[in-house]
Order: sequence, then structure tokens, then C-alpha cells
Amino acid sequence: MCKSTFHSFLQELPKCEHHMHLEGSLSPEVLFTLAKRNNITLPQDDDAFQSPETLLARYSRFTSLDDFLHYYYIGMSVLISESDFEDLAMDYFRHAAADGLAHAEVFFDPQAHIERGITYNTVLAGFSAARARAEKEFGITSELICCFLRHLPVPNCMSMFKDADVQASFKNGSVTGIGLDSSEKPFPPALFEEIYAGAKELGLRRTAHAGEEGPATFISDALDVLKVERIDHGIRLVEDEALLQKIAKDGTMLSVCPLSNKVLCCVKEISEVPIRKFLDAGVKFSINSDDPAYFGGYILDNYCAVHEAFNLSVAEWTSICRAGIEGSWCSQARKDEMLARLDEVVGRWAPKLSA
Ligand SMILES: Nc1ncnc2[nH]cnc12
Ligand SMILES: [Zn+2]
Repeated sequence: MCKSTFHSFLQELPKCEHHMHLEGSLSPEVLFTLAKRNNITLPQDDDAFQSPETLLARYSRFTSLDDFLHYYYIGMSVLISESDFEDLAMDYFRHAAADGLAHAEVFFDPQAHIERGITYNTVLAGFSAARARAEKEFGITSELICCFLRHLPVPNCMSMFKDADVQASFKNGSVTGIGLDSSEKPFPPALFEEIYAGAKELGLRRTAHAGEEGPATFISDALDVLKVERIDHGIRLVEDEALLQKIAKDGTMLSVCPLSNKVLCCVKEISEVPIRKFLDAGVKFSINSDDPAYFGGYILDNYCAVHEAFNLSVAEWTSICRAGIEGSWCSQARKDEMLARLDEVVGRWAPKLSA
């Protein structure tokens, strides 16, 4: 990974993560432990489920987003009780704290639990308890983003949106925004126009996965039809120069996930993730882990992988980190704290690293 002095600098930066699926932080080790504790039978006809080691080995051979999602949905079937969800999120926050994360805006996929008979409030209570502990124990602030699974029928998504418990969580502030995830290519953003209009009406923040495997038109549709404020992934933006210039001009932020893109074969090498192109064009982006337990790394691993591939300067890292803070959905007071910390870290490291 990156050279040790730069590694320490990247570790100390007050990083913000905007693209991390809590269910994607379920390690094979924890998956097997919970399967045993909760009496869940894992698929017998897939050799990958023989042991945590064989499962981890299978994760290194994903061929596409859908190939990964197959394992992702089986994996989360072991999550049953409120404490399972709390433990899962705490596992993430512990890794994130070691990586020097300051603030996280994390996704969760309620429909995948509701359809297994787990209530929305069970999931929310577990994740909310972990968020409170993460702030107290690690000083990590966080927001929750409720995702809609785009491979499910739109009426199913709409009924979750209208559910009384879901609406209560939107209105009492325990959930900050909505997202759109899961299999991308066959499910264009416009299908979800009504839900996003309803979310805007409620004053919720809005983001959507677009341009991961799907075309650049999904990015423009997410912006124009869904009126999202952020784009998750968005790497196929490079295929539309006019849209790229517009996104740069409007200051719309992308949540880029380099290790994910490589593991899911969206790019062959990290050097193909359009980091240089985005920096040169003035496109704002943050660097994120997506599903860290499945893609071989948490946030600092993603920062290091980008540094290895692009050898960015201290000034470039500072501007990436600043964009992440400014593009977060937390209070201005929290942003000011993180910006002050950024100045302090850069002031200390810049003379050593630029020498
Ligand atoms: N990278 C990703 N893309 C779409 N849906 C997801 N759900 C979890 N990770 C995802
Ligand atoms: Zn994602």
C-alpha cells in the first residue's frame, strides 16, 4: 500500500464517507457466527459457503455487480435481532475509527429485511444505537440514508416509502435521506420519480447510485428526474463530456468507490477510475468503501489505493478531503470542526511531505 509517511497523513485526515452500505460491512467471520447463533441455514449447494475462508476466496472472484449482489443478499439473511444490526454497524464504526474517519453517511436496505419478516423498527433501532455509540466512543458523527432496492417492483418501493414507521423516521430526523441501489442496468432512475418527489416534499436529502454499470444517461436522469443532490459512483460520467462539465459547474458531488469498481470489474485497474479526470475538470468527489467486507478494504485502503495509482499531491488530497466535508449532510458547526481539523493536519504534514 502507500508509503508509510503518506499513509500516516491519509490516516489523520478528517475523512468523510458518503457511500457505505451497512449490510456490506458483514464480514464472512461475523456472517458464519450469526448464521450459527440465529439457526440460519446457508446455501448447501454452493461450495463458497463451506467456511469463512472459502467465502472470502469467492469474494475475490466477483464478475459483476449482480454476481456480488447474489452473495450480498444471502449474507444479510443472518441478521435477525436489533443487536445483530447494532453489532454489525459497530464493527464498521470500529474499523472506520482506526482509519481516522470523522463522519459517515451510511446506507441501509430495509426492504431486504422487511421481506424476510424483520421489522423496519428493529433494523433502525439497531443502527441508531450503534450511531449513538460511535459518536460517544469514537467521536464519529453519522447520518442514515434509507435505500430503495431498484430490482424490486416500484409499488413495493412505494409502499415502503408510505409505511407509517418509515415516514416517522423521515419526519423525526432519525433518517436524513434516501438512496437507490441494487442491480442497476435494467432499472432506470425515472421509475422512482414519484418516490423522490415525495422525499423532496418531506425535505429529505436525496442521492442515487447511477453510472456504476449503467450508462451516463442514468446520471442525467437521476439529476433531472429524481432531483438528487449527489450521485453514487458516477464513474461513467466520463462518457458524456457536456454532462461532466455541467456537474463540475453545479458542484454536484460524486461518491466514488475505487476498490469496489475494481472488484466488480467496472474497471480493470484502480488507475482507470477517473480520479485524474475529475480533479482536472473540477468535479467534486469523495472516496468511499461501498461494501468494505466484500471488496477487500475500508476507507483508508481506498485512499491508499488511489494514492498508489495516482500519486496525488498534498494539495490534491486536501481538496478531496475539503470537498468531502463541505458536501456532507451534517450541520455547518460539524463541518467547521472538521475543516479546522483539516487545516491543523495539513499544516503539520505539508512541510514534511512536500520536502
Ligand atoms: N455497489 C453497489 N451498487 C449497487 N447496489 C449496491 N448495494 C450494495 N452495494 C451496491
Ligand atoms: Zn453502493
